[in-house]
Amino acid sequence: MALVKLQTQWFRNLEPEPVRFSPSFNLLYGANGSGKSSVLEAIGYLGLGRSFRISRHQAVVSHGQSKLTVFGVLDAGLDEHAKGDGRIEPVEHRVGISRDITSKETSLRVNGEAVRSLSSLAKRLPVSVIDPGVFDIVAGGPGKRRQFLDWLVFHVEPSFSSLWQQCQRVTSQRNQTLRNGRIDESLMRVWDNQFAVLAESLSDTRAEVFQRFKSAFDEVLSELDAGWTDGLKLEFYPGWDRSHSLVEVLKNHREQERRMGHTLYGPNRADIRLKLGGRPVAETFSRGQQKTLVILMKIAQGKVLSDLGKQVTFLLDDINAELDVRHRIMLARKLQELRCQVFITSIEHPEPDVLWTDGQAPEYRMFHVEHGKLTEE
Ligand SMILES: Nc1ncnc2c1ncn2[C@@H]1O[C@H](COP(=O)(O)OP(=O)(O)OP(=O)(O)O)[C@@H](O)[C@H]1O
Repeated sequence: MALVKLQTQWFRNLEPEPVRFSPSFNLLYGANGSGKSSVLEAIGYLGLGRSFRISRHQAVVSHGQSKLTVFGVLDAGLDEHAKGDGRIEPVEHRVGISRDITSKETSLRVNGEAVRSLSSLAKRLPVSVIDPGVFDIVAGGPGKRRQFLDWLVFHVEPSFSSLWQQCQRVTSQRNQTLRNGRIDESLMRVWDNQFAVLAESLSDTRAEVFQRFKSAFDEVLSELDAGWTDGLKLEFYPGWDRSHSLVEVLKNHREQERRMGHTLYGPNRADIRLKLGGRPVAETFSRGQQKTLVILMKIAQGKVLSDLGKQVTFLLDDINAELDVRHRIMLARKLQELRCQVFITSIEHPEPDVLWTDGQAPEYRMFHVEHGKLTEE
């Protein structure tokens, strides 16, 4: 789906007037501190339930206020084609999120009705952020890559979130028992059996989606035809050696886990391993190559969802500093091909023709951002 209307209240410095966006490209420009990233952050808030810039909700609420609201209208657009069960979905969905920092309560609404689970909102607006921090997916620890994969798994299979939550709960109960030091072996076996059932199922789902992702990635890579990616290997590591049952692995490493005080094998240790000539790419690739690789991985995610008739909303925050013109053009074209919705921020007045030199410009809207207010040009 595409976000065609946004309205915020007490969200950083943003003005409360509603803004209408294009379901295709939206270019936002303005001086430092004008509010460009805050607009993207507000859109991200609807699709992720939190800020992609900071973990404290408090920082996002306008100074002196205690509650923020973000409201959006989503255009079902492409998603209509994905329906095969005869149900008629409304053409537009209205989604809203409010966060009260005093009571720490979050309320969510979809089409006028209160909903409890964030996934009801998130599944309608797959938001993918490309900002300077995104390169951690390659350079950072496995947690970042797990998050990257799980975002896709959730959008392919929304029921994944409940499986993931159950698995998290059992993992933290196991961790508590391990931290206690005195382990009751019979109790531990009960945890292990429960944990293994959830873990195997979760890993099967991840592995299946990873295969789709890998095919899409290989396709994107072959179109790019860049020598430096030759021999690049992406592998899914489920978190333990799956030629053995997880129960067996846990039993064999009981002493090690007891010493460390937490679960060392299972989906909580999963990773996407990125290697070239047997070495992690974070050790081999230049920063520019790592950035391009992450972008290609993000495009591949977009492709997997686009093949399922789901439209991704890409938030490209401040990427001019990160990518050269050639790569910016490549990215813009790919996103256009996939019919994604795109928001791009820049400090300078954008020159959209630079991105589409062959005259194949998509529909776009351009906004000037000043003191938290968006004015369409
Ligand atoms: N909680 C808040 N309440 C009110 N204003 C805030 C809050 N948090 C940040 N601001 C202000 O909001 C403005 C917008 O910040 P934002 O990061 O969106 O700007 P930007 O246009 O993306 O800037 P840059 O080009 O420097 O990245 C800044 O002036 C900032 O000081």
